[in-house]
Amino acid sequence: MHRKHDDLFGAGIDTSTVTIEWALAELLGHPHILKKLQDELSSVVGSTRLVQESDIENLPYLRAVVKETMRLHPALPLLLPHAARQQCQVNEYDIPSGTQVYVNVWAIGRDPNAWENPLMFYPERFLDSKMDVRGHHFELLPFRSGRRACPGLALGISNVHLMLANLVHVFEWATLTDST
Ligand code: HEM
Repeated sequence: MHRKHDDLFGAGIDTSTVTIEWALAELLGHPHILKKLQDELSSVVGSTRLVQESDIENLPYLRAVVKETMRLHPALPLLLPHAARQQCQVNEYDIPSGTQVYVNVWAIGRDPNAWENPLMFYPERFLDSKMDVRGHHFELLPFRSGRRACPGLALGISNVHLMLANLVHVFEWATLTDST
């Protein structure tokens, strides 16, 4: 039982914190995006309270910032390794039974065939798009897809939304070089 708890905490905490850290790093590197997010939070949440889970559905720019972070900086860039249970073919590649297989979602998130200006941090690309991170869109698979997708997806994504929103809403953020 302890082992299971360790696995759950390990799987849930590191993945969420690393995603929030990358989001903050990107926001600090793109002050106009940080400002746009702060403006959304001010207008939807106001200045007298913390962000609540029920606010998230009214914060499309926040959700777009999180998707864009997960596209460029997936917490598990190669997902977890799996083994082919039987011999199969993927495109022109023969995969023998027992082969250990990785999915490089880091590279997929930066593939110029799938994304316009792939290296640009540009949350707006998700504003008029139905693309989500739940495994239906193979260009964006931070939680994998199908039967072995992350079982903590719903908790993970709401943790990231809520913590990032409150960190941005409550604190002033600046880099060390900003203050020198
Ligand atoms: C931003 C947050 C999270 C991200 C990006 C994430 C991503 C992933 C990914 C990519 C996998 C591997 C799927 C595979 O390749 O087989 C995985 C597995 C897993 N995740 Fe998450 N996860 C997050 C949060 C959580 C949370 C909050 C929990 C639990 C409370 C959790 C529990 C697990 C467990 C138990 C597995 C292993 C499932 C298995 O053995 O098939 N994750 N996660």
